[in-house]
Amino acid sequence: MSTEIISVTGHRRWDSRARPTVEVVVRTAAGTGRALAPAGASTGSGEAVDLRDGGDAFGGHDVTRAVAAVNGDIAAALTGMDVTGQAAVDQRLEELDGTPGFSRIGGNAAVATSMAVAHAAAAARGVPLWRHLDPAATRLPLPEIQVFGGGAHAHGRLDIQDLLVVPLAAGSFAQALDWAAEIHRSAGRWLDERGRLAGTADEGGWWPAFDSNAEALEALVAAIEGAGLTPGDQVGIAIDVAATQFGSGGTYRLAREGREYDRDGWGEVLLGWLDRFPIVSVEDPFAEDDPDGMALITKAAGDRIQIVGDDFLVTDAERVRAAAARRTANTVLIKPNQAGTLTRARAALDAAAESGLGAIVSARSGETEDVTIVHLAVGWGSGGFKVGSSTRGERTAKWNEMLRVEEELGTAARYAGRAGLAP
Ligand SMILES: C=C(OP(=O)(O)O)C(=O)O
Ligand SMILES: [Mg+2]
Repeated sequence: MSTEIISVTGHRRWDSRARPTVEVVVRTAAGTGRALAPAGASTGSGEAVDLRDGGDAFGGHDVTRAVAAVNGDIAAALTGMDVTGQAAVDQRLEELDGTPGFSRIGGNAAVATSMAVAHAAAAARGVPLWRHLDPAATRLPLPEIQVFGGGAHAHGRLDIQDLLVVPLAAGSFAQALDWAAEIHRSAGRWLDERGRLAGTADEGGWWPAFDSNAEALEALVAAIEGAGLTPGDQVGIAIDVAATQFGSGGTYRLAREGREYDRDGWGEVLLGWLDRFPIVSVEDPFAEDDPDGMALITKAAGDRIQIVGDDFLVTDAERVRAAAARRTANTVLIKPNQAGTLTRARAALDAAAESGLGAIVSARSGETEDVTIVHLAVGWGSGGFKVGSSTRGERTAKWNEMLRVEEELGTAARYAGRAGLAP
């Protein structure tokens, strides 16, 4: 049966922050694909730009223009193309848009279309997307799972944005999730007993009333121990500092702690945490405009822990190559909607592999039930997978899909564990 595109339709749906988002359905005679665009809150300035309506509806976050772009220009340009030619489809999207960041047709419209095309190709072959991407894939990535949310995901209640656990010594992805869920529960108890539980943050981690970032790290260690696990040996800590949110021009202003640091001073704070806590991964420790800061910490600690570029690298192959050359990170976070198409996201991941950098496929803070990133992490063989916590369905959608992949692989499944970490 034919894998030529018969129709591309755009639809207005909802994301986990109660904002409209774009769903795209791509139909061929051989199979149909469907995907939803996620959305970030702490975005890097180099990301593909979502097309939003402006005006008052949902604070200017409505997507009727992006949906119209799918039903109009995108459908006209892609109808008749072959869904098995992902690169050609993505190239057509780039040509149609004509801007570096998809500002005309919308990064949200572009990424949902690109992902839906991949799903349609997999459906046409009658295999799950991960198997379509790599029939020989057997590795399940090492997850980092949020326990406390802060920064832009919890109204600045904590300066740093994510505190996550990394189940290094679990025997399978299923056991990694068991551990993460126990730690999450234990952390909730810890907060509750101290009157510090303020709710749930955007990615399902607790929204805590901490007085300082170090206190949050102490609480996470206590929560790991409270779950009967050993911090460091069994479970490491990852943090996403998301420093672009509170730093620029080499100055870092921590509103919660009421302190200000220059680049070197902030570096000392971070290196002090690395000495005190079993941290195995630090994301965006310095702001996106501060490659000197990123170089400073990569030099000091990049041979023993992951230094991850998110806002700093925005899933861009050129930036990944530059980071490798300058040693400003040793790992790239891969978010397809930062790139705008799967081909561009894949190019960033390939650039990382060619330059000896690690890669972590990541969810966004605004998510849906879409599970494409699970399939990308397995089918593209990323070492890591960053995902939110067990209290929210758009996050457990990813947990449960990864469990389905692990079960389908059966005895062939290999959980990456500590080997999923760079370096
Ligand atoms: C997932 C993240 O948050 P957002 O989607 O808001 O960028 C992140 O910063 O890594
Ligand atoms: Mg980040």
